Amino acid sequence: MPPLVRTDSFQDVDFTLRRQFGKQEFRPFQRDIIRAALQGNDVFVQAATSFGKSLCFQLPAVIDRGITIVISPLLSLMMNQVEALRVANVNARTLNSNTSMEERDYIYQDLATGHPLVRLLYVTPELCSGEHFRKRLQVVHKQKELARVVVDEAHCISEWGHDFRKDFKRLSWFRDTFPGVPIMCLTATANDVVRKDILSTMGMDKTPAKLMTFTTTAHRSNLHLEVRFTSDEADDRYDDFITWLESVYKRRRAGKRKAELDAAGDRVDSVPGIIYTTSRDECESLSAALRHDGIGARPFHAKLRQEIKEETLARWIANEPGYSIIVATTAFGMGIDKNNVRFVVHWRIPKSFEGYYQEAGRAGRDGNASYCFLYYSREDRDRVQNLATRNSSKDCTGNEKARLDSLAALIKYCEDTSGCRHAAICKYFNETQVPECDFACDWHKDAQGLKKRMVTGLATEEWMSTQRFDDYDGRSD
Ligand SMILES: Nc1ncnc2c1ncn2[C@@H]1O[C@H](COP(=O)(O)OP(=O)(O)OP(=O)(O)O)[C@@H](O)[C@H]1O
Repeated sequence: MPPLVRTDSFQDVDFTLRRQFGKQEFRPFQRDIIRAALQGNDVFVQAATSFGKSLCFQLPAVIDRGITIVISPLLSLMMNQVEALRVANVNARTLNSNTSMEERDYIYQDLATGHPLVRLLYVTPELCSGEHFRKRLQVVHKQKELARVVVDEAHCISEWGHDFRKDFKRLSWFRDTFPGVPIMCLTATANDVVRKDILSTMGMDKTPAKLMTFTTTAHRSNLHLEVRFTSDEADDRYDDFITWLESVYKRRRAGKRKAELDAAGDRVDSVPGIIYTTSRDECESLSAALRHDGIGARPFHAKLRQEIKEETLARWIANEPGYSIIVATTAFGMGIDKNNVRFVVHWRIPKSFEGYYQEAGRAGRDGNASYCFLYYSREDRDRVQNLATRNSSKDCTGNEKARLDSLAALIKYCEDTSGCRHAAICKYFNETQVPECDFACDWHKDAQGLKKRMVTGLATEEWMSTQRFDDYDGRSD
């Protein structure tokens, strides 16, 4: 099957950007990535959280003939993007376990025509393994209407990427079945191993001449990164957090700032944020404690009913009173595009470096200064390490080893008081350039104070060696 004949529409991209997406100009690299895609190349994009990766496949999908299949790991992410595209008048749909019968019939009929009206179809990797869906795509491809296959949050493809699901590996079917159809993979967090794994699974490494790679730094200069030290014995994270939040309210109440917030229709005592916890119980209890103290906080975890989750998300995105802070397990966040999240707090150390930075990256998507705290205790460290080791088999597989290494790197990051946090993150992602940090981390703000806080805040290793910490609640979804 010859490849699609593409429209010669490079000159249209600016017009489409303004008319369809309501944006004035491209951000750096977006135009190059879009051009590479429209030329029919395979494209690999690795760029920081909030870079604007979605536009890089959404805009070509609107311009190109045919349908673009977007494979995405999370339902909330798909719903978020489809909603935004619909507002922009783009015929975007999603097929997943929550799709109604009526919508499902519409989509399958649309595909069966071979000339679908849907421009972007968001699906899960599990759906892509199904025979029914595959047959319909073959019909579309016969008519030369399969424009592109996109994998968003592509690190999930990789066994080394920490979100691995078996059906991601089966995505190799696309290249095997439709060798001429271009593929685009996008991620914010991939090191060399993960990148190679993505390219080989998707068969993009078979035709290197057709592959264009765009890699930008993972650095987010507007994130203020801090590790806050605590211990089981002197657990002060709740008071510490409340004190910090009140100091933010106080600043917002002061003179000019209040007038600015009033003018923007923003409430002084409402600062949108996310707190990540590691268990559903803590998610519930912490949000209840905050509400009891008059702070609009809501829990978000996998065991909540779908309607409750949708309502919570919608009201939080709309900045409604009582919905300032989401207290979530890791089920929340990836791909959620709320641009004024002013803080992300990790209540306990997460399970991987990638997870930590993905989640922290939900803050400050509008480019304004935002705060990312990680509360770190050695007791939590031992709990999460025990759990990770317990979950690994005796002859640790490559994937399990990668997880343990990633956790070890995060622990090292927390306990390292000898350098810039941003530099440590870029180094973890194999970047050679040291990023500029304008007092945007605890080390740059006060290196001596940081060292002192670590010594006084953490339980000593000597004390730790006399204790056992294995009651970590790993139910994190
Ligand atoms: N050229 C542009 N001009 C203005 N806003 C833009 C532009 N491109 C993207 N945006 C906005 O930037 C925000 C972030 O974009 P997007 O959700 O695509 O980020 P991302 O790179 O996928 O990040 P993540 O990996 O964190 O999901 C969105 O609100 C989007 O509308």
